Amino acid sequence: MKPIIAPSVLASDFANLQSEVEMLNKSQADWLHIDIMDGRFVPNISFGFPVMEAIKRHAQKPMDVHLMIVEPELYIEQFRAAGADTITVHFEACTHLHRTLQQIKATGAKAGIALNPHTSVNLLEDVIADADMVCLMSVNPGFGGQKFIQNTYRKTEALKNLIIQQNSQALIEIDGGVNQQNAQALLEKGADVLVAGSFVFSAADPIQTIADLKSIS
Ligand SMILES: O=C(CO)[C@@H](O)[C@H](O)COP(=O)(O)O
Repeated sequence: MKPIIAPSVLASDFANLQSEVEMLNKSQADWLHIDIMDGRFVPNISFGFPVMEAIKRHAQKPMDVHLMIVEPELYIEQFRAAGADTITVHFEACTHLHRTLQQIKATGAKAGIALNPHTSVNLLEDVIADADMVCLMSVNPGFGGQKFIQNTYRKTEALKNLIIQQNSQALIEIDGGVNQQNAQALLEKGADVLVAGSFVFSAADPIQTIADLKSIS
């Protein structure tokens, strides 16, 4: 199975956002990964609704929105209205995760759960059936360009086993430090979606780099 490739727009040139999105339209990217950071859940602030809406006006592919924010339940409908096709909330940020997943689905978006590197996949046992996707953070969230955490291989395998055990349809997304060196092993462990930011946008030829990631199976 070919992976779903989701370049992270966080690593793009914001001064040329329209041409970056047009480049992604032309490429073999499947989704656009959109990182929302609030300066509270993570020690960084990225961008919000106006920028998301501007991306949406030019994007010809689904928007995969990763909310690194506290109290995400306050903004789900607004993110959907701004163009999100998948909305992923952090396990660590949700007091009522089951309810928040239902809230996301009620908007018509797919519902994802993100786990920080320290959060065990075993904690998903009672909620995996309600998720369309689980995003394993392979760096501590908040910044692009960080080093891939090796324990992600073990977590990917454990999550895949849980998904099989529970007959769940959830996709496994890996986010952070993904590149040509670790992509193959991640897919072998069970990953379905690869998010890549700096690896794509700092490449001399991003379109070719996306094609190279897409060709791994
Ligand atoms: O959510 C995040 C960071 O918090 C990621 O989506 C990064 O933006 C991925 O960037 P690279 O690690 O691939 O540069």
